[in-house]
Amino acid sequence: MIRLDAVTMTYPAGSRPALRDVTLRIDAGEFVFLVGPSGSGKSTLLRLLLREERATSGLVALDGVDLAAIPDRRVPLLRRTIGCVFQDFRLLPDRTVAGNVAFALDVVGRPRHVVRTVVPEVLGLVGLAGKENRYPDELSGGEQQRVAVARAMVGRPRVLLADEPTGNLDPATSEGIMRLLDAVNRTGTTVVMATHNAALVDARRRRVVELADGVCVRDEQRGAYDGEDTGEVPLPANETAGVR
Ligand SMILES: Nc1ncnc2c1ncn2[C@@H]1O[C@H](COP(=O)(O)OP(=O)(O)OP(=O)(O)O)[C@@H](O)[C@H]1O
Repeated sequence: MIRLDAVTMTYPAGSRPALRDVTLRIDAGEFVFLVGPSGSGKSTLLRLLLREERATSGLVALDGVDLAAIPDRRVPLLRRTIGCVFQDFRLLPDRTVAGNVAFALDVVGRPRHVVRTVVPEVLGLVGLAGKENRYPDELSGGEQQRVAVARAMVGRPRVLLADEPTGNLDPATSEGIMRLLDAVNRTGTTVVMATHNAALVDARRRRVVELADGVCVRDEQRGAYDGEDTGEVPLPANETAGVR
């Protein structure tokens, strides 16, 4: 479903590639954690899948479609098939909770009566029943992220991309958001989630893809945030230099 073949991506202003020779396959229905230090290329990889950027070389394909070959005018159509959740929520401040979720259906032309039925259903699923008429600034961060997840899932996308969705949330709230993403995945949606949250990754033991300096350095089924636990006591950083 998601395919990257020898993908290198250098930003026009960048001196070094943000991604280097990354090859990756993600099947329909998988849940993949994307980990790696700040600046390792996680957001860049997600931006390529949204066609916010194009690869400098290599192939990025979604459902067999080469994203570089999609004309600009068709990119909005592509994005409607992908749900997105970001660290900073990105809700429309002048629309209510229900209005934010309905917007995602309006833009794909779903009929009014469908919107009226589906929006309350989805808000119930994410635990926001009764808060339909609040505005984003009348909600906690966790609630705002629930709205963002509701908006991302309401169109039943085949793929959901989440870029550090728990970055601004406390541990308990993060776990709640994570459970929602698990539930979305159980309905068959492929989920790719970039995260620095080791606790969430370690509690799940799902597929983990690790980037370092733009290179894919680990792709592990049932992985942990920090890679294989060898049981060894780590050496001080200067003594491990070069070992990896
Ligand atoms: N618009 C841009 N122009 C130039 N360089 C960029 C741009 N966006 C990102 N980069 C660079 O590309 C590299 C990868 O950045 P990216 O945002 O993909 O990393 P990341 O792993 O998502 O980091 P974080 O965990 O901090 O979000 C970094 O070196 C960054 O400085």
